[in-house]
Amino acid sequence: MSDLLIEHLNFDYQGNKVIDNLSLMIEKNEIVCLLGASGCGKTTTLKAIAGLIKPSEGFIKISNKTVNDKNVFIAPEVRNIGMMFQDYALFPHLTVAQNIGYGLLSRDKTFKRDRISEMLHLVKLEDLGERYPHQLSGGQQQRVAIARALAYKPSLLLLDEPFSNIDHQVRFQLIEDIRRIIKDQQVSAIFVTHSKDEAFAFSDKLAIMHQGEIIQQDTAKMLFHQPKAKMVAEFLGQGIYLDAQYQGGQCFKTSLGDVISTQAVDENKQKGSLYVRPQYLSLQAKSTESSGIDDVTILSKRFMGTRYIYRLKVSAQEIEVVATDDGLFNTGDRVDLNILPHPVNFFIN
Ligand SMILES: Nc1ncnc2c1ncn2[C@@H]1O[C@H](COP(=O)(O)OP(=O)(O)OP(=O)(O)O)[C@@H](O)[C@H]1O
Repeated sequence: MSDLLIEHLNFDYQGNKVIDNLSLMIEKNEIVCLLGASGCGKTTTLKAIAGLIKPSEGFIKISNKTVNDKNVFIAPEVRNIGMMFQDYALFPHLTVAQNIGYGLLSRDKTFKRDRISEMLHLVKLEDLGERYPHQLSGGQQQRVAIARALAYKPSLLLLDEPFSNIDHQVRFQLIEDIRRIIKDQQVSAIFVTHSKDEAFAFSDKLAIMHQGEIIQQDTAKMLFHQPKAKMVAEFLGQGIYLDAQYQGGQCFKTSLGDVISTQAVDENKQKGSLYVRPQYLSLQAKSTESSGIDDVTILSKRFMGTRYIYRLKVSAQEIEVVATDDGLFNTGDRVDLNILPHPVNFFIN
């Protein structure tokens, strides 16, 4: 069963299309990340879900309740949505406990007291209930924000760049903690970020967004192994394109030699290009009998303590490849590049 269903959503700002026939589904207790370049429409999508803007067209259902359709527009305050943003947005004149209890104003005193203490325990801030927001660290403020967003048991949680103001050193611990808290409370969540690392650490699935559309929604592993579009493959990490011809079985012929796929291939796709990621490239000393016909040159080399990073030029493309030892390679060297068997990404041109 889905906790959020969006179909054919459209929205424009003064004639400028920002959401373009967007569809998205979030299963019960699932955390989905909207990932995409700046300006692709992520925040606008969250605003449409929250009811802060009115879409020109589209269907939105939250936990079995239609909140947007042709003749339906449910007001934001009755959509039962919790929200958390990058700037914490805590009330500065209220204590931590009062901030957490803010959405429970209509509930009786005992319920409110118990729920605040339950939430303080959940976010491990039991001793800080009487402090004011300015007396907390950024990470502690975000814990209060999540406690406040969850206190009234929302059907859906919206998180817009909640970790971007948090120091890098503590960010991933906080991501792990907040993910645990959300899972513990069995709430579905939709999370917006620019950062792939945050998206991988925090969410169950990623929805890759481009120019107001969801291009593909799946687990990070599936998106890596079976991207439906070049844009998805490129967005998830660097690689080089090689012209390729399908040879039968699991084999493709490229200008750097034959490439073997470790996953099933579509035999109907014959000619196109492979997108090869750096972890599948291995550097070799130039051999006179090398089968590769593409020219590969080392542009630069960086020592990183435990590894070396070589920046390579492969015909007209550039890519960085990691090697664990110094090898014999120096800037300007021409080398061979072997492609290890891997789950290939093959696109018809
Ligand atoms: N109030 C507004 N009036 C007009 N255009 C707007 C308004 N808000 C956003 N836009 C435009 O809509 C597009 C989508 O904006 P949105 O904030 O949804 O993108 P985003 O993917 O969240 O970007 P970022 O990652 O930079 O926050 C952008 O081109 C933006 O300039």
